[in-house]
Amino acid sequence: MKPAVMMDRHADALITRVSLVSPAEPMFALHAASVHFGQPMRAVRALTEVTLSIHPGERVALVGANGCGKSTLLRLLHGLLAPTAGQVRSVPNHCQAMLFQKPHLMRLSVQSNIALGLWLRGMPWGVSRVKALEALARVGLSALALRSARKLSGGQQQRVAMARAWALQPQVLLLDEPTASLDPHAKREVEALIEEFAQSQGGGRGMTLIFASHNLGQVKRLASRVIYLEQGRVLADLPVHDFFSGPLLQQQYPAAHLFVKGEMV
Ligand SMILES: Nc1ncnc2c1ncn2[C@@H]1O[C@H](COP(=O)(O)OP(=O)(O)OP(=O)(O)O)[C@@H](O)[C@H]1O
Repeated sequence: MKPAVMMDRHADALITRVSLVSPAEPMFALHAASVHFGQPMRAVRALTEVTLSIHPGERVALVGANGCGKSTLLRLLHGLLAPTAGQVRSVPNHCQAMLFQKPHLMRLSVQSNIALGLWLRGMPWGVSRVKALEALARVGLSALALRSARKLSGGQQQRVAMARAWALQPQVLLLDEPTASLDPHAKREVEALIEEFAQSQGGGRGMTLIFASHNLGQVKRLASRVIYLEQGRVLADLPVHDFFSGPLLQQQYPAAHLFVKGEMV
């Protein structure tokens, strides 16, 4: 069987293939990229003139208050949105997967949900189902392979979504608040999987991980770099250690410092 249609734009393991540039280039390079929604006169400015580069193997956390543009930036990086102005470039021949806060699973078995992502890329159905089982074993859900995916708990569904991404072996994993709706136990399980995933993929350099989170503990645990957004603009872009160094942030990035203080309360 060959895929007749491309995967839904909002599926959580959509792959984006991108055009060739030099391998020495950053994984992503944004230059004055803006995203505005709606009519020009009354547009919502979700992102305004964002310029940044993300290199292979980096683990980037996007933080900021509700509505500051984190999801929009992730969707822009994943190719789900085009910039209204400016440029977004990305590396050659890599594949990437995105996970959302609420996984988009089909009314199919767990195994078929994972196999579908592979089949849509052209893998024969029988092979896709075998690969799906391997991916399920990686996330410790082999026993649930034949269960209906939509009937699983939130934490289990997120692990299925992780397995679906895992099966694709992406070099870039984008996550939009992947543990936001989970209880502490499920949160820890999914975080551990993200960590394992990040270390095991990416051809020895580790995976490029880009995630939005309101959980600063999680940011400390998973990120190497933190990008702080406010009203669609990048106001701080620092190594994780510097971001959580109180005096430095307070002196040089007062807005980010106030945000961190507020979140820590
Ligand atoms: N499809 C859309 N149409 C119109 N406005 C949108 C759309 N998507 C996002 N926005 C607006 O763009 C701004 C940024 O939204 P975005 O979802 O990127 O923020 P966020 O930082 O991810 O928020 P949260 O932390 O609540 O998830 C918000 O004002 C939002 O209302």
